[in-house]
Amino acid sequence: MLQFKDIITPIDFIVTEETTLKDAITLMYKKKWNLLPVIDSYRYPVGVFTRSSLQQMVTEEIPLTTPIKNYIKKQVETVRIDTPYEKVEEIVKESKVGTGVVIDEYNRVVGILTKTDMVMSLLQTSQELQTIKKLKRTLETAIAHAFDGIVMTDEKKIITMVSPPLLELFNLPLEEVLYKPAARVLPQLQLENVYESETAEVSGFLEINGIKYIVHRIPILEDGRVIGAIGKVVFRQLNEVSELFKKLQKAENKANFYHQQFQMSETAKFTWNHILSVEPCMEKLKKSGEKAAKGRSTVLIRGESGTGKELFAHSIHNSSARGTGKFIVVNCAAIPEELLESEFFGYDEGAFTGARQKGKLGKFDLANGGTLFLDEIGDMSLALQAKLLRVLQEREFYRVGGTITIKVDVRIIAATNRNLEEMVKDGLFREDLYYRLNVISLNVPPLRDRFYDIEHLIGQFMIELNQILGTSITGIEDRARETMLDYDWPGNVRELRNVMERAMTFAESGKIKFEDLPDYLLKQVPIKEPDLKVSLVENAELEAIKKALVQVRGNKVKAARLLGISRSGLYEKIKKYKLNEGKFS
Ligand SMILES: Nc1ncnc2c1ncn2[C@@H]1O[C@H](COP(=O)(O)OP(=O)(O)OP(=O)(O)O)[C@@H](O)[C@H]1O
Repeated sequence: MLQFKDIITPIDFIVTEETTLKDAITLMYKKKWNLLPVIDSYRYPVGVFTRSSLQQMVTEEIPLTTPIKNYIKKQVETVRIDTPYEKVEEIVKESKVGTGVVIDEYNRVVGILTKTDMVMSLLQTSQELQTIKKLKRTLETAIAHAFDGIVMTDEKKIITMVSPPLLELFNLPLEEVLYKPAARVLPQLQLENVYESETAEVSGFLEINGIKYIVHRIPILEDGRVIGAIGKVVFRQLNEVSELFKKLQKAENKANFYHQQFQMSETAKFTWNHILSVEPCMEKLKKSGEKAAKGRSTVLIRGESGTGKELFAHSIHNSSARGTGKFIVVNCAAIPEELLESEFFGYDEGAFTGARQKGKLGKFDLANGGTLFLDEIGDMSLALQAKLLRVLQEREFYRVGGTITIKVDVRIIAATNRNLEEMVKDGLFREDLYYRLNVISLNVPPLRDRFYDIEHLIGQFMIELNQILGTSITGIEDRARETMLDYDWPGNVRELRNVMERAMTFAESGKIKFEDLPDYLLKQVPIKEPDLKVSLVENAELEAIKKALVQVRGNKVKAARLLGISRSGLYEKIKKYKLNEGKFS
């Protein structure tokens, strides 16, 4: 910081009342000063000898050897040496005289201050400022392009700079972070630690949205005092530094997964909390499922492939009274026809001749006291349908080749993506079994009809997959997001999860880009509607949207179809016009 004493012109000569006109002229000429401060024997100021004093003496043809005492101006404009710089700037600006006499704290003359001194100092300051500005720009550019997240705070622990990757990691907009207290907006970094410890430190592993990171906290010291701190958040490298580490992590995750699968193959893994959703229709369905779980009735879960039917079956079992019992899954489509019967009912020792003599328990035996989940029930043969119906009615069965009846207490949950009614009509599914199964029916809607779920699932899968894949994906770019929102998702949630896994593996930056999505999805890119800016047009548009929503009772998918616009287009407009959707349903 510039000080007043640095800019004054010090005095290295003495001019008193006895100084002669000749010496005064010589000094003024040599120093190129307009004014000479005149002092007494204590160096106190007694006046100033100015150019006009000089001019007067010359005009009056005063001899050169005459002392200047009678021509001195007694009025002296003085400035104290310890005046703050900004104050001096003010004084100089307002003063009518060109030069001031500078005195020390004992009133002794120590120098003069000319307007030139002031201008020169300002010039110097501005040059320094330019250099600082340049430095600041360089620093900002470096921070903006830093791979890691960087944040800087000042002596009051206020954030003065923050890098985009850090904002991305914590999903915070710049305006909510810059010039805000670090402890409030980024408490997890604990930057305040170094203000007390005054030493740099590195945190242990922290985690956000499945992304592991560590924080370097570095104090900025000046004259032994902490005047700020720098936080460096390392997250990308953690997973990328070593491919080997990543591979190992993946292998470990897979091993864990299979181990869990192995351990849990006869228990239901999922509960209602695993069914991620924000759509009211899904919440309602989950509530119905919870109610159904309390009873004993057979539950039939309908819905397209990948909509989460199995998740519902798990959750029903888990929240039922038999939740601690076994949960046995049979995929009716996956078992060869000739094995289905023995898979279901087992066989007694000696039932078959040949190698397998020992006998085998069937799924009904295994599920006794628990739940049997019959997936893809629509794929079961008519012969087996008859046998299943018997178990459902009598609660007993015969082993293959057996003659004694075995009593069981099994709850059946069945699922299918096929149109059972059509199958009944075509004679492919027994009507009596259909009614027996269809006591409580839950219809899981396809993902394309659960618009808000798509967005929700993107976010949730991102968190989960970051952990599984060891990636650090922090978001999804608008164009990619819109493409996903407009896609039809024939494979539903399963497909969405696969697309996310693929995109996150391919994404090179911290965000999923349009190009990271699979080609077949990109081909579905919606044609963007032009932005309608004219208010008249907007009014008409708003009216049309309202009408459409009323007509289809708030069903946004149908409304978008009716209006001939994309779903994300409608979604945006609902947001834009702040429409209360609840009003239409
Ligand atoms: N709401 C959801 N939240 C989280 N994950 C879901 C959800 N719905 C489905 N999934 C996931 O999608 C995948 C498919 O789900 P699930 O197997 O339950 O579907 P399904 O309807 O039984 O499919 P299929 O008819 O093909 O057997 C699973 O990995 C499941 O965990």
